[in-house]
Parts: sequence; structure tokens; C-alpha cells
Amino acid sequence: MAVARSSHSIRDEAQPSAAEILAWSRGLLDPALRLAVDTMPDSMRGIVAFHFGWRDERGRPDAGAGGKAIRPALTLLSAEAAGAAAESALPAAVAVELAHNFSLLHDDVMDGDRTRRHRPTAWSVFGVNAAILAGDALLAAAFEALAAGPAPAAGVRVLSRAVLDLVEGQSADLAFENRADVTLEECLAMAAHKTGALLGGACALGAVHAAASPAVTARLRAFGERLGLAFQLVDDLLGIWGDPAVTGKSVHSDLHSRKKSLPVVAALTSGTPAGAELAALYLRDDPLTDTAAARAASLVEDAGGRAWATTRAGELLAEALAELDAAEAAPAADAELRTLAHLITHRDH
Ligand SMILES: CC(C)=CCC/C(C)=C/CC/C(C)=C/COP(=O)(O)OP(=O)(O)O
Repeated sequence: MAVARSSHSIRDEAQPSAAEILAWSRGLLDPALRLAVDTMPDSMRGIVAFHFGWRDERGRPDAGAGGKAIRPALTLLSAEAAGAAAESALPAAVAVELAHNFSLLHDDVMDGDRTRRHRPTAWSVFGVNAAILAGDALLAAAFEALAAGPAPAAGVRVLSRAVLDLVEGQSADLAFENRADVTLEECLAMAAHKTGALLGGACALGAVHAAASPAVTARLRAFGERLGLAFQLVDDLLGIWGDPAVTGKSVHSDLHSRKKSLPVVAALTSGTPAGAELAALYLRDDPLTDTAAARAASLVEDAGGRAWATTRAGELLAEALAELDAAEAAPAADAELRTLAHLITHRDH
């Protein structure tokens, strides 16, 4: 069922599924995203179109998976939750997706990852310098999109704070690579910055575009932040136990690079024999072989890292939904935000 809808129209009787909500959001987002990319310099458009899956490496039309576009859906629905037409927040939704993709392009360079969304990463095709510049162009385009929207000053404040938090989180993540004593508290703070801030910012942007009160904006931001932390926990779980054919990432990529992801740090700090064995295997500098990465995955599980991360993601979902309750959102958007929240914590890619 295509969810033919606009804000304030009567929707289909049945509650739309997460896939239908994302398809509706994509329908609004994609044309505006393409327009934003069209305004970029010629030298950037090819690599950005490749990254979004619109073009192949030789510039021919392609239909690659451009990402789930969860953040812009949160922005559109948050605007609606706060009483505005979802479409009024489209410039903010575009800005959020552009900023998210800036972070992915740079993250892939920093991590040396070769696969994203079932395709080679942009840097591995076009080179590191081109990928860094394309990320820079996406970030500039994000602020340009906000400047064209109905709440430029407030929007810029929200997005710039989220991006600064993102940078802080990424910086901590990279610093953890050279530390053997990362605590779970530090790792949770890193993930709150790296991922929670942009999901929180996505919701807050929708709220400010709806001219919501500071109290409602704060509730919607807190909803997104809790959800973002749950999102990162699930991402870390998928990075170890996800099916590469579904996630579009290479198998055990986080373990090969000895990332201090949340389940790993939970295991390393568990005080269990499996945690101690994991420390001996993991806290070194040489590359982890396939066999060692598989062993590390089972040690993380034996030490309770998988169970802890799964439980914590469930708790964060409940905390997020409590914030949404307190936001007293418009009913249809409230229901759809709940559906998306469940998708985020129960996804397989
Ligand atoms: C400054 C800097 C380089 C920061 C890096 C921050 C960073 C990459 C954090 C990871 C966030 C994350 C889980 C992304 C995947 O999102 P997704 O699964 O929604 O991706 P999709 O768009 O492919 O669906």
C-alpha cells in the first residue's frame, strides 16, 4: 500500500508499517535531495551521486541502496508531531540527510572501510581526497538547505550543535583505538555524541520548524537522543552478528579493526574469564585474522556483551517512548514515530 498522504489529511485506516513510513518520507525527500546535490560543484556531483547510489562509478544511472533515510523521516514526523505540516520541515530533513552522509563519507575514510550499502565506499573508488571534499561539500550543502528553510537561525543552531557533538564522538571513538582501559561509561558517552546527537538533532529540527515550545522541542530531542543511542547499540550488534548480505558491510569489520564498540567494551569490562581472554586477543596492534575475529565474536557473547547491548537497547527504546509520551505529540505522527522507534531497535541492517 502506498501511503498517499499529506499532513492533516485523513490517512489510510490501517496504521502504516515502518517500510511505508520510510517510503513516504523518501518520496518527499529524494527530489529535494537531488536538487541540493545539483547545486554542488561539477567535480563533486559524480562522487556524491555514487555515494547516494544514483550513479555508478562511471557516471551511469544506477539504483543502489542510498541508505535507510531514518533521520529525515524523524525530522518530518517531529514537525508533524509538534503541530505543523510535515512538508514544512523538508529543508531541515534534507539538511539532516546531507549532514549524515557527510559523516559517513569521512567515517569510511577514517576507518578504511571498503564496503557500505552493498557497494564500494566512495574513497575506495574515487580516492581519499575526493571523498573528504565530497563530505565537506555535503556539510556545506546541509547548512545551505537550512538557510533556505523557514527557521534558518534556529535550524542552524540545532544542526551545528549536533555536528559538533558528532565530531566529539568520532574523536573519542578514534582515541579509544589506542587505549586499553576504555570504560563502558566513556563508550556510552562516545556513542551518545557520535549517533545520539544527530538523531536528537533530527527530531529537534522538526520541532523548531513547527515553532514548537522549548519544552516540546526538548522532549522530542530527548526522544531522538535515546533512540540514537539504541540505534548505535543495534549498529554495533549488527557489526558483529549481522548478516553481511543484509547489512551491506563486510563480515566482522569492526572486530578486524579492533573497534571498542559497546558490546566489546561491555565484554572487556565484564570481569569474566571470557572477557579476560578477549582482552588478551583484542588489545594488541597487529591486524586480527578472520579466525581471531570469529573467536573474538564468541568471546564477546560468552562475556555477556551481546546480552548487555540487547537489553540496554530495549531499555533505551522504553526511555525514548516515555519522552514521546511527555511530548504530547499529534496522534498520527506519534503513532508513526513509535513505529519508526521499533524499527530502529529491531532492524537487521
Ligand atoms: C565527524 C564524523 C566523521 C562522524 C562519524 C559519525 C558516524 C559515522 C557515526 C555512526 C552513525 C551510524 C550508526 C551510521 C549509520 O547510519 P544508518 O544505518 O542510518 O546509515 P544509512 O544512511 O546507510 O541507512
